[in-house]
Amino acid sequence: MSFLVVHRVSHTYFTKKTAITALDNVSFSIEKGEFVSFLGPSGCGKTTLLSIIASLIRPTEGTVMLEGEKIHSIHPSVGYMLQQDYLFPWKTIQENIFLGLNIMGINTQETRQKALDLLNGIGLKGTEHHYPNQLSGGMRQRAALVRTLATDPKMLLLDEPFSALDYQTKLKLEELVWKTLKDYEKTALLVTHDIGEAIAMSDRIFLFSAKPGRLVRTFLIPSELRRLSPFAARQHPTFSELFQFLWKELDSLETVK
Ligand SMILES: Nc1ncnc2c1ncn2[C@@H]1O[C@H](COP(=O)(O)OP(=O)(O)OP(=O)(O)O)[C@@H](O)[C@H]1O
Repeated sequence: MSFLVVHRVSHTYFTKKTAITALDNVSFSIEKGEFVSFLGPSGCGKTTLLSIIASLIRPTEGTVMLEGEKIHSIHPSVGYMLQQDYLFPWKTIQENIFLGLNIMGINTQETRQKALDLLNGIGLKGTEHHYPNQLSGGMRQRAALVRTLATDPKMLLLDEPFSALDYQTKLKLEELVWKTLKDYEKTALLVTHDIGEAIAMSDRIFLFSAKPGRLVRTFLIPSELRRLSPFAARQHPTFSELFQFLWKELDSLETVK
């Protein structure tokens, strides 16, 4: 049994004037512990798909199954991390990361300590009583990661979490997130526009076409890259070969009308 199964999912947004088919008959399955990236032209439905998996929106057609059970509503096993950190500015970092524990009713001495250990492990020791505006963008995204992991979700949905960061911070954070997710054996789905990021972080890459959004191809990253951390993977000769290949694939999808 696969960890996540997306079966014949289609989604149409109905507005007053028109209907937009964001996703058309998308099916795939993902195994526990896999890291999968969604790549595709703008508007191909990547965020819509992530929102459906997170149960933030209900698909027009199709089903999503997590560990063999149909998902109907927001699931405690699913954590979401976005481009913006959405930390509450009036709460300290510690209060922000304990928030999810309160909401889920699991705010115990043990879960609080685990969250603080995670905060220390991710290089934010000493920031517990700071407010978000006292931290850099990269530090705030790390705090957002800790807040997401604090409730111990089995799967993380990452919607362009590094895209607002400067290049160096982005590379460092890719490394940190990848290592943290591997250490904690989390399954992850990443939406990104960055081909290099997808190759460096993923086990598989799903390529989507736009208008309507369809899953057109899936790529298994060669094992010699999968074994390496994102930074090391970027130095490997296979990385640039794969980059060029995916660049052409993506370009052909963007130019097809
Ligand atoms: N709330 C909405 N109402 C109407 N149309 C929407 C809504 N949200 C998304 N869409 C449309 O659905 C399609 C898919 O959007 P979505 O944001 O999922 O794509 P995406 O691949 O994540 O885009 P990007 O890469 O630009 O972030 C687009 O044509 C978009 O305009």
